[in-house]
Amino acid sequence: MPDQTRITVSAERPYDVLVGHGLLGELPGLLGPDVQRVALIHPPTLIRLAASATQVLETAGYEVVRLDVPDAEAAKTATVAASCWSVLGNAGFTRSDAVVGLGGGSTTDLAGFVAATWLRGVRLVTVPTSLLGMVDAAVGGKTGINTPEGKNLVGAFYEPAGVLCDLDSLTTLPPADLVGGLAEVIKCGFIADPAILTLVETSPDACRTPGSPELRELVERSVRVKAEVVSGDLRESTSVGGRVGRELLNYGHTLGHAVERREHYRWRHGEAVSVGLVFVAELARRAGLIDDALAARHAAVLSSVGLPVRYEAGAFDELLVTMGLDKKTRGSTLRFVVLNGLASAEILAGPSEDLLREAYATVSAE
Ligand SMILES: NC(=O)c1ccc[n+]([C@@H]2O[C@H](COP(=O)([O-])OP(=O)(O)OC[C@H]3O[C@@H](n4cnc5c(N)ncnc54)[C@H](O)[C@@H]3O)[C@@H](O)[C@H]2O)c1
Ligand SMILES: O=C(O)C(=O)C[C@@H](O)[C@H](O)[C@H](O)COP(=O)(O)O
Ligand SMILES: [Zn+2]
Repeated sequence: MPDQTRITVSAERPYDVLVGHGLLGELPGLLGPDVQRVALIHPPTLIRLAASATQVLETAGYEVVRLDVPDAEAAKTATVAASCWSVLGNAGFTRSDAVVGLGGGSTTDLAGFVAATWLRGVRLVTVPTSLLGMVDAAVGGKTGINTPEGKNLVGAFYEPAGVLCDLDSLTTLPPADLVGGLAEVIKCGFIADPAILTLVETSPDACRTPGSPELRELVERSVRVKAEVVSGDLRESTSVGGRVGRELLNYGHTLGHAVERREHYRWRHGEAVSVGLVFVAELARRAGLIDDALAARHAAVLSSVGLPVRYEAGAFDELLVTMGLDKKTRGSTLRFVVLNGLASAEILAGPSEDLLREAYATVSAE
């Protein structure tokens, strides 16, 4: 029996997230017996892991069609999605077939979107291989691609049938990508589980070490945060019973996504989110919602693991325009998820441009 923790997400259809070591053999169990063929979508960097997954699936009796898609953010385009649809069409994929997305968050976002749209929805299992994929992207049913106008502007809420987080795959992940994933982990610490922050603050090196018990604990805690939030609000309502619902998980992303787009996705998602977290903490401090210490804790913990906390001084006007297309925006009103205390959030709607500029000045570097 492999060493695994099972975390259940109970949104529209309950499914399990398995976290542990040596889990690839669990993939057929997540796909289930009714599936006949599997489209295995993966990036070129993971050819060997994809070959192992293919072997596991073929041994279990599935026919496997492999789709090697462009790496990283280059996978999240309408052109790549259309090329996947074309492969599925030519192979005659029906509703008894399934999609497996194996890779980082970019790959699982694309694979999820392909699964959600092919025949209006076929079974999907995600196998995240990056830290960010495990703690965030592959869990919770947000799927999508980018358009030239912005990040994740086309997509669907579409839940996987299961998620397989094999921590062994993190041993080949480039260290900078592991650090990028820590931005979403630290986000979970600020919005819901401060024990995450304490763990990172006391053991920053162990938290960056694949195979360490500390990293496993961070993965499990973050998946629990995500599972709890999406179970209460899969489709991201504006508020749930007067409280912030799924939008909570967008903490730091309003500016973060704008930075990513401005950098043409050469910055990692987690790096851009890191700057976005420091910015929005400063916004909350200036709005009188959090104290100096909580705001300063953001930059301190993020920079302690090597994440960026500053961005270009002259970029504000361009970033402000891009933030207008953020999914939390309503009409011309920008809306930010802000803390009003540790692990307690609210929405700050329509802050003045002056306030935004002042907060940006704190995170900007010449
Ligand atoms: N759907 C969601 O809820 C959600 C949540 C957070 C982020 N995201 C999205 O996820 C994406 C970022 O994900 P990411 O940080 O995983 O980036 P990524 O998918 O671009 O992967 C980063 C790099 O790591 C490589 N890689 C991944 N796993 C590897 C492994 N085990 N060994 C060697 N190389 C490996 C990839 O090939 C890529 O080059 C962004 O597009 C972001 O918008 C989505
Ligand atoms: O799951 C969510 O909800 C999130 O907001 C998680 C984010 O970390 C993630 O980057 C998500 O893809 C952002 O979604 P978007 O709706 O702002 O595109
Ligand atoms: Zn994110």
